Amino acid sequence: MGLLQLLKSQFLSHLLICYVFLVSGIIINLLQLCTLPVWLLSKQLFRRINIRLAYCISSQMVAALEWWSGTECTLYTDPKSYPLYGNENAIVVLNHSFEIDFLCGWTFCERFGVLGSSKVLAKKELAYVPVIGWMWYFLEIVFCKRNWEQDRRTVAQGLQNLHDYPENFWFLLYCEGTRFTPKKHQISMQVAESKGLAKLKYHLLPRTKGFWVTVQNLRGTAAAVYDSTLNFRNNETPTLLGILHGKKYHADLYVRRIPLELIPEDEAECAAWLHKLYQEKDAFQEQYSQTGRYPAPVVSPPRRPWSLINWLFWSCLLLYPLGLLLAQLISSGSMLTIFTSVALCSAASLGVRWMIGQTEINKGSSYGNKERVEIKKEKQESC
Ligand SMILES: CC/C=C\C/C=C\C/C=C\C/C=C\C/C=C\C/C=C\CCC(=O)SCCNC(=O)CCNC(=O)[C@H](O)C(C)(C)COP(=O)(O)OP(=O)(O)OC[C@H]1O[C@@H](n2cnc3c(N)ncnc32)[C@H](O)[C@@H]1OP(=O)(O)O
Ligand SMILES: CCCCCCCC/C=C\CCCCCCCC(=O)OC[C@@H](O)COP(=O)(O)O
Repeated sequence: MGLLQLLKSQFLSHLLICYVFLVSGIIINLLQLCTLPVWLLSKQLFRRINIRLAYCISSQMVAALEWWSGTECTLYTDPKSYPLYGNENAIVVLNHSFEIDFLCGWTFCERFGVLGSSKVLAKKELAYVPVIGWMWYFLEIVFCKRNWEQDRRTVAQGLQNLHDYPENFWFLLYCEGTRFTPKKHQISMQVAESKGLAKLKYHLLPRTKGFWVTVQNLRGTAAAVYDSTLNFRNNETPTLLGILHGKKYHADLYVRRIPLELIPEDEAECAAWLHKLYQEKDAFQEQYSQTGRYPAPVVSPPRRPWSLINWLFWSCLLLYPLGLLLAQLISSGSMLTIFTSVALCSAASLGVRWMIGQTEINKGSSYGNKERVEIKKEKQESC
């Protein structure tokens, strides 16, 4: 094992990375809070400042993927569409099978210069996750409760607010609504069967309402849908803990640009269009599993140094005072102070472990796990 690999495997390195992420994240969250009065003076200035502050947080995770773990992210796409990426607003539709799929998405956002402004239709629970969830409030991220009756108005309103957004953004939609598990897959295929829809092998049945409401509300704002299919080579099952341990993965992303005008306006037709899209996505996954390739040329944008520079900046800023504090602590010789500091560090590392747990599929929600009869019963009871 090389020296660098040894360093990457050390618990102390992970502790320091998490310390920098957590402390810088909370400082940035506080700075974001301070920008609230700017909203009253100029909404656009508030947005531009928060795009940059958010970049300081999310690019640290991108740097961990690109520079610490050295994960390779390859893009397969039509060379004619390539110049448009990053230069227009778009709705991104992505499969939801991997614990770090959102991070690979962020990596492409970084490479096309839209990381700070990237958006997602996120489950409400994520709004309470410190640093990332709190950062999202200031980015006008759209949250949903995954209950159409409660979401239809708030989601439409959130999307309408993006009409005058001052910088290009990608709006990510995981139409499957939850991460792929064999049980969720089996149940969603029962739903597909009962609706007379074709079965999917690699995806859950997409939820169509969020897609329809997004397309309708972003007409005139977004130029296209980027149909994106992500996979990892050699059946890798990447995790955030793996990234922290410096494990290198190989992500392959296939993107098709579909102009928004091609998507039907009528709700039922739009739903049928999305089901057809997922059948095509399933075929691409099948091709990938057979050949290890997608039906498009590789046009990978290179990684940029900015995420690394930002990460080094925060590390220097925060590790130096930490070193001084530790030196003082040891020289003080006070057992009570040392004990309190160890307890605080343990609590913080448990907190970060809980945050990482949010990305783990085996700790995922029960959404999509219930039979239709159970859902109907629950809905009737709540009425
Ligand atoms: C060039 C490079 C290109 C691309 C780069 C890639 C990406 C980069 C882009 C941006 C990055 C930005 C940010 C990334 C960072 C972080 C993201 C992290 C995480 C957030 C992700 C999430 O939180 S996912 C969960 C939340 N999101 C969603 O759920 C979206 C999808 N859901 C919907 O759209 C839903 O419709 C809804 C949420 C709006 C409403 O939910 P509800 O449950 O009420 O759904 P429906 O009304 O649709 O469902 C009821 C109908 O469904 C049938 N049913 C019942 N059981 C099932 C089942 N198991 N499967 C399928 N369908 C089922 C039921 O019968 C109902 O049928 P009807 O006939 O009555 O409609
Ligand atoms: C610089 C490196 C720092 C390492 C430490 C990182 C600590 C921060 C860790 C995580 C921050 C939280 C990111 C939240 C993104 C979670 C994305 C996600 O995949 O959500 C799942 C959701 O779609 C569906 O949920 P379910 O499948 O229904 O359940």
